[in-house]
Amino acid sequence: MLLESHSIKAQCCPTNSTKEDSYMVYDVTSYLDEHPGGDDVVLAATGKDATDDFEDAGHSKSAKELLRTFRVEELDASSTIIPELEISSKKEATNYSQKLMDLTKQYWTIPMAIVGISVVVGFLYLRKK
Ligand code: HEM
Repeated sequence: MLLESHSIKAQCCPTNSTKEDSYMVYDVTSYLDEHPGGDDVVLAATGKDATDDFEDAGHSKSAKELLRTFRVEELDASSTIIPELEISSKKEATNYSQKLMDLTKQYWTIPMAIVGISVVVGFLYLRKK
């Protein structure tokens, strides 16, 4: 099982009894504030296989049923890297350089205006002399 909260994902309970088979991904973002055991324990279980954490807490049958409502996808256990985490870090890198490009495009007029004003002022100053 992978618990996902915002950009963080955690692994937990396999869909069946053998841990090696596949993992379910759960988006628990909306449940963090409501969790009777507090949001900190759920967040601490993110980014890893959270199966044991969930099982060791001795959750009731209704808690397990509730968990099912947060399913978002099934992952093959052979994938060691959580795809969403890879994607989000790539996105951040792209966004950063993209933002820099946008700022450069947006604000190129400011240095140009300063140079232009300086030239005009300098020209007027020289003409006065
Ligand atoms: C999305 C996943 C989770 C769901 C839906 C969930 C749901 C619940 C629910 C409904 C309860 C109330 C008692 C019960 O019915 O069993 C509970 C209690 C508790 N949960 Fe979770 N839980 C989740 C994840 C976790 C994780 C990862 C931990 C980590 C250790 C955890 C630790 C606890 C603890 C310690 C309690 C007992 C709180 C108390 O009695 O004071 N839970 N949880």
